[in-house]
Amino acid sequence: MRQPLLTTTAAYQALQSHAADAKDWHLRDLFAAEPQRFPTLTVDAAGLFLDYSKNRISQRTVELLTDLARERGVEGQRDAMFSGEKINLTEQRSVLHTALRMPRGKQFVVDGQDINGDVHAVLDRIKAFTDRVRNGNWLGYSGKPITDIVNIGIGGSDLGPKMAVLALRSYAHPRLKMHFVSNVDGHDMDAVLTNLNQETTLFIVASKTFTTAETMLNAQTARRWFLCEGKEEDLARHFVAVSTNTEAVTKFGIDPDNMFPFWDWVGGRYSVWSAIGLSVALAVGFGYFETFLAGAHEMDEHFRTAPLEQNMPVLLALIGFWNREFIGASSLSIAPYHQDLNRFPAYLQQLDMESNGKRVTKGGQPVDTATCPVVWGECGTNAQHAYFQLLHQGTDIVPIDFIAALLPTHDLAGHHDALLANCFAQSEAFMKGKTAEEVRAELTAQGLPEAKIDELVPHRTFPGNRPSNTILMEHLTPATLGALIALYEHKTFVQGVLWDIASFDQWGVELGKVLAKKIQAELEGDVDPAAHDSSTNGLIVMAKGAKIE
Ligand SMILES: O=P(O)(O)OC[C@H]1O[C@](O)(CO)[C@@H](O)[C@@H]1O
Repeated sequence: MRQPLLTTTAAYQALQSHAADAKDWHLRDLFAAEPQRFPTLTVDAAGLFLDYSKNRISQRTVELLTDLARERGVEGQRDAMFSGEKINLTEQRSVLHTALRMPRGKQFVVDGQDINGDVHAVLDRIKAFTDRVRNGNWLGYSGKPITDIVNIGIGGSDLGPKMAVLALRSYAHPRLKMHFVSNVDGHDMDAVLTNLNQETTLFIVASKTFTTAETMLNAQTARRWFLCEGKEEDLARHFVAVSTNTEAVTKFGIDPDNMFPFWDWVGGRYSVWSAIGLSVALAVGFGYFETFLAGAHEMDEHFRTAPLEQNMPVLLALIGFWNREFIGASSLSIAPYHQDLNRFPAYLQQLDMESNGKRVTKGGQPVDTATCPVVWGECGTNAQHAYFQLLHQGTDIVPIDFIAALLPTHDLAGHHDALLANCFAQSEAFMKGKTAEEVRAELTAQGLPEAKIDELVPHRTFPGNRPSNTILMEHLTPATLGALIALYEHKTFVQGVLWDIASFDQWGVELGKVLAKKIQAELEGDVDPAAHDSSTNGLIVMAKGAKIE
């Protein structure tokens, strides 16, 4: 159904006039006036806890935002996604990453195909294969067990598995070292291959399409490197593939028996739950991989059934929408206070920005409001010593998602309280700030002369009133990681519905790919390029010149 432009809807207009009233609110005052703000503006689901009280909102704001969600049809579109309707309109595909984490035996037929059966048949193959590699029964060509696994993939075929393997580091197999090569830059492959031995290395070539230029080049390089020691007939023990494209995998020389399939109804950035997660299952074992899927499924069930007002992904989406539309925040910073979630901000960049970085509606009209903010971030406390200065005192409002585990997975004394203290202190500081009066009183107590105090006060004042969410879990486990990823997947989905944009395609990455092919031919050939603009021509000439010198 064609949606009206956002600003023309009654719910958006109600939010606009509410936002005008809310313009001068300060979080400090909201907290002072509402002692019950924390219990009111928090929610639990699937082992996660979300505190969204440190946003410039009232309960009325939440009501108006949920009105908008209803008016935009979030519930109907959510149900359409779960039931396998072809909601990816520009590619005429279903969007069924949620089916990848459905328990066995939940009959689910789409277009006459038993999807649950297909998913679990591949999971069974993943179990058999990962058990063999982990037990040391899958041997390399010289009879030694595998020690190193290299996942070759990019975008969704890299970011999810790499992030999850790092996040679940404390569950990892002691013999297996995991490596990830994604970049077409040979330095990436070079850095990994330098320390590896052909006899004990297993490559996973992970690509939904099996046509992605970077992955194909890296896979060819890995194959050449392998054949420096191994023989053609040994390739099957050292190369497996994950793809939807059997024909291209076979053409590459990988035995279809060593291919783990998935389906076109799984978007690349939503594919860590599919066989693309093979490296995760190898690292942590199939049992924990299943728990990872179960954690995500628990979040799916919550998202599918909880009323919008108590629905964690919906609330996270609505708060983000409010900050983007009415607080004017053009970026969102992700701050995991957990070193093992180091790659989570990079993972979310693709999830959110490749999904919702769009400027036309599903019907093809230009949108009439801002859409996806720029997503970026870094682990706390490192981020505090790098760019938090700007977040506290800069001219832009940058909302922050703090993510932390209440308990660590290490037993090093003294660290975890220090970590959590910093996490909570930062969200408090962003919320409260420090007034000129407070700064003046502090400096006066230090006995500074009046003139010095006047000079320092503006520099040492913090405006505060900077919004943040805090997401907590007890431990970072396969289940809570699964739930956390699913939380952000559904948040992204809901925001796409609010903006009425096509969240499941990514046409914006195509133009650069086409131009790169052309320029690569020019760099490799001996024709001087003249067909580009003067800058691009000049850069190509410089690169060719450097090769000759
Ligand atoms: O898995 P593939 O087909 O190699 O694609 C890798 C990535 O490339 C993209 O298509 C973008 O170019 C992503 O959406 C995808 O995750």
